[in-house]
Amino acid sequence: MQFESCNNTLTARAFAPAHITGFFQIHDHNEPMKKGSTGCGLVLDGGVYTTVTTGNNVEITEIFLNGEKVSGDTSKSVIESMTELPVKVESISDIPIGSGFGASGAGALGTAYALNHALSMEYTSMQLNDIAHVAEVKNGSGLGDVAGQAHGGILVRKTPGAPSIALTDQIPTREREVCCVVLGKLSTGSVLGNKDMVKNINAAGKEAMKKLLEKPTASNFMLCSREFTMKTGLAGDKVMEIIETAEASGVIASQAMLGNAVFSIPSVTCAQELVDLFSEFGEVHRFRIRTGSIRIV
Ligand SMILES: Nc1ncnc2c1ncn2[C@@H]1O[C@H](COP(=O)(O)OP(=O)(O)OP(=O)(O)O)[C@@H](O)[C@H]1O
Ligand SMILES: CC(C)(CO)[C@@H](O)C(=O)[O-]
Repeated sequence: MQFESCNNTLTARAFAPAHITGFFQIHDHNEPMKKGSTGCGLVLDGGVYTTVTTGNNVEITEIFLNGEKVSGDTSKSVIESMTELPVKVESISDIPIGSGFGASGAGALGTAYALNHALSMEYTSMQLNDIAHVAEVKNGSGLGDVAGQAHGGILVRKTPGAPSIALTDQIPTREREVCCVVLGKLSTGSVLGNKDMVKNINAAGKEAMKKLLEKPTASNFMLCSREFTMKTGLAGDKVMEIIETAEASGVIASQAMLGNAVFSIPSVTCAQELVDLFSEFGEVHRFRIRTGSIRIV
């Protein structure tokens, strides 16, 4: 834990994990607390470290991601809902950005938890999770990532909305390895704004959830996710090629929603083979499933 107060400077740091959605269904609502997605995803041990600083030396709110200034609208919304003070946010990510790993949700959660700590604001974890969810939904940067990230593990989101409202469950799991190959970015906003896409997503997401709940295991999660990927047509040719190449080697892989990336949960014996296979297509990232939640660091 790190907490400093000197020269009127208040600072704190928090870690929030990545979340890969395997399949989902969109539930629109006028109230951001009730808007969200249902579906299932994996929480990873990689994520975003966020430091917030406020005090006399901080005159305007600014967001830095991996050292570069970004517009950071989702993190700004978090700050505006918690304080009128200007805040400097510095997020360092060990996960890809804009590629289906829920970086915006992780940044929002980290900002909320760190600010609460720095300013001794006395929010509960659930209240902070809800603040992050509302910021995500208002900015169109995510729907269900925060609910997943707040809980950890292989998280099933059975009803939509902010973490205090959404009904969730978990598929019990070891901290298994998750291998990912990242091809590039896919804008969450552009997909969620396409009505035909939304129709396909919702039909395939409903079907996937039904099948998962009939057999709630990690391998069935991968099968349901892959079927969702096929049915929605969200994957580009390269993503499809990777999924098919993995299948030819007996491994189930699927698209990280919503990103231009592929993930798989290999068995111990085939992990290296999968990494070699993925490496032919792009940068490979290796994580483990993380069963804990947000922490001040
Ligand atoms: N504190 C922050 N940390 C990380 N990213 C942030 C932060 N604040 C804002 N962002 C922005 O969030 C955007 C990434 O969010 P986006 O929804 O596009 O993808 P993602 O969250 O990485 O993946 P997905 O939502 O598809 O799972 C980037 O433009 C990044 O600048
Ligand atoms: C919409 C989404 C796939 C974007 O990452 C995610 O937030 C989710 O599962 O709701």
